Amino acid sequence: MNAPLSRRPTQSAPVSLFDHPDFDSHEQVMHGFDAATGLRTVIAIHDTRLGPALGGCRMWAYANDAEAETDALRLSRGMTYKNALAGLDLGGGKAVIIGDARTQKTPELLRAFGRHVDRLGGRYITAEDVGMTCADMDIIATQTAHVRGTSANGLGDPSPYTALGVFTGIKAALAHRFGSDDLTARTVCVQGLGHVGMMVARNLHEAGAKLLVADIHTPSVEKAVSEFSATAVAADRAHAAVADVFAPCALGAGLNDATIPELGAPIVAGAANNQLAEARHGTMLRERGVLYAPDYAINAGGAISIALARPGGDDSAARDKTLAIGTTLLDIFQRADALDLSTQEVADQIARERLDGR
Ligand SMILES: NC(=O)c1ccc[n+]([C@@H]2O[C@H](COP(=O)([O-])OP(=O)(O)OC[C@H]3O[C@@H](n4cnc5c(N)ncnc54)[C@H](O)[C@@H]3O)[C@@H](O)[C@H]2O)c1
Repeated sequence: MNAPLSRRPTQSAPVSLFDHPDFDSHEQVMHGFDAATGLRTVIAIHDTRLGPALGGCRMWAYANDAEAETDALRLSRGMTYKNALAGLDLGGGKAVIIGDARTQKTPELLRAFGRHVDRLGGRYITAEDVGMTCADMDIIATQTAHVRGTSANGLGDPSPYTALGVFTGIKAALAHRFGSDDLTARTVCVQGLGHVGMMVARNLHEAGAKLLVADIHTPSVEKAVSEFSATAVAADRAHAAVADVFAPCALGAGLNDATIPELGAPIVAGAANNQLAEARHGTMLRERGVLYAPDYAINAGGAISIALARPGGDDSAARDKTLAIGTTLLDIFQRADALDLSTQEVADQIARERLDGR
């Protein structure tokens, strides 16, 4: 038997679930434990009105149980909105496993997790997220049918679909702002050249855009400079680079009180999750005349590919739905102008309308 995961290192003051600041009428929150493997998991089902709750499982070395629960509550709610806005007949859920994926993930632990997922009877469907791989999904699939992204029924890495959605979203934003989605005379600053950002940069380069690129990982910058004739900019100043589009593809909370006044582009459209540090920053962007593509709208391609994967690798449904992100964004931009609301507020509104069956 493998060593159980360590007990929680710190104990924070207990907060009742229903009083938790991130509790948002979640339908069900399950805490799962397995004595043999030391598995500690929180599975949050936010909303199943549109269908079973699909959302990845994240394995992370949370400092304590409260941090894990907070993440599960927030991420599951985000999946409800992302799936609803993407037009998927799926609700929102998320699982977290407390532990270091590099040192504490074992097949026994994954099987124990799979049994917990199975006990939910299909109300929650799990998939890959941070700290998890396709091979892990295969192990979980030995215990439950309620898993996506396995090698038998998956399209592999979701990043190319996320990148395709972001590329499509950038073109929609250009069309709305400038009346043309032609990229040949446009400059895009891509911040973060990881799985998604590098592919977005490649797509943009192939469409004729001039690229500015930034990453804290120098070899990635060198690759983009050499392969896409990109110009490197300092990672901490990418938001201020003068361009037509700023595409954040690294970390969240990059749009905040400090960066928004310094933005060098009239459009922000990128893959990063949770780009707005706070909801009010959506309004701040609008007041400054910056067109913002809401993160969960533009980066839904990966979720779509997981949801619509077909045995045999047929990805036509996933590609079609990912390309529809452009139309969704144009609708958001137009409604935001008509109602004088932030694009984030409009995206939330459209998702809620679908959830409420309106
Ligand atoms: N992979 C997907 O399909 C997917 C789907 C939806 C959303 N997202 C979001 O998109 C973003 C990128 O995802 P990914 O899978 O490409 O991640 P990744 O870890 O492969 O890439 C992130 C890149 O950002 C760089 N980076 C980190 N901090 C930086 C900084 N301060 N300045 C500049 N660069 C920095 C890293 O060096 C890395 O190259 C994340 O926010 C992720 O949550 C990804």
